[in-house]
Amino acid sequence: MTDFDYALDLQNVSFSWHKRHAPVLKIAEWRVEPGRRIFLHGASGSGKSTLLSLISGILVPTSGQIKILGTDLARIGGMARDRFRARHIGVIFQQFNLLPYLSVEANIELAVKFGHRPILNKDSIAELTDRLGLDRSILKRKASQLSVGQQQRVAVARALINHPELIIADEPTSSLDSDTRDEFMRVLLESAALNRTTVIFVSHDKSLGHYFDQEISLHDLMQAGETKA
Ligand SMILES: Nc1ncnc2c1ncn2[C@@H]1O[C@H](COP(=O)(O)OP(=O)(O)OP(=O)(O)O)[C@@H](O)[C@H]1O
Repeated sequence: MTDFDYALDLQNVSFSWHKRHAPVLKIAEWRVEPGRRIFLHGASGSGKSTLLSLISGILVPTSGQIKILGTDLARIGGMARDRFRARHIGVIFQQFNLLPYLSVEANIELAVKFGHRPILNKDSIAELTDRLGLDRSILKRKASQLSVGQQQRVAVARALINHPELIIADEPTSSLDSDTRDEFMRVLLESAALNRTTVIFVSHDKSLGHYFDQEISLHDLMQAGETKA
């Protein structure tokens, strides 16, 4: 990976779902320094998930440039983008997306396998789950047998196991009550801080904003874009 000053660097980005439709996203410039923790909020349908898909290279912009950790994801092929995501980006979704029929350990090992970081072994999985407050006996249980609170910790473990430089979280707290939600935020952000991981966290719940270095609405991000463009 090349050296980079910004974990995220978006320049003149626009994205439309269909060629003849108006863009759902237009951002003239958005730069995020490594290690920053950003809280992004916005109305339903405003394009937050679309933006996260662009940042993680699941989508590529219709025009403009997105550099993630110094790499322009549109310039590398689809398979290379998948590899890049597995190695450098930890993704946590609302539903946690664990494979229900696999054990907790196998769910995490899958992320290790796709990340191609052979230095990691079962000890590092156990150490990480310890740190996240999960009993080691849970590693052998099927993901489908876990409580929601346990699933969220496993999802954090899976996102962190490859020591990603960037974490992207899309409404990960929406199914949690307020106690487990605060615990989730603590576990996620403390673990991210250990590796100076950049965090981009999307939620409707503005009360979470105080956990972050910066709060920004997608609307403001796009307005700033308009005045700069
Ligand atoms: N696969 C798709 N094909 C076409 N249009 C889509 C697709 N996915 C999303 N959209 C549209 O793009 C716009 C932005 O959707 P997106 O899911 O990014 O919003 P959001 O801010 O994440 O919403 P929410 O907070 O409700 O999850 C919406 O108008 C949506 O209908």
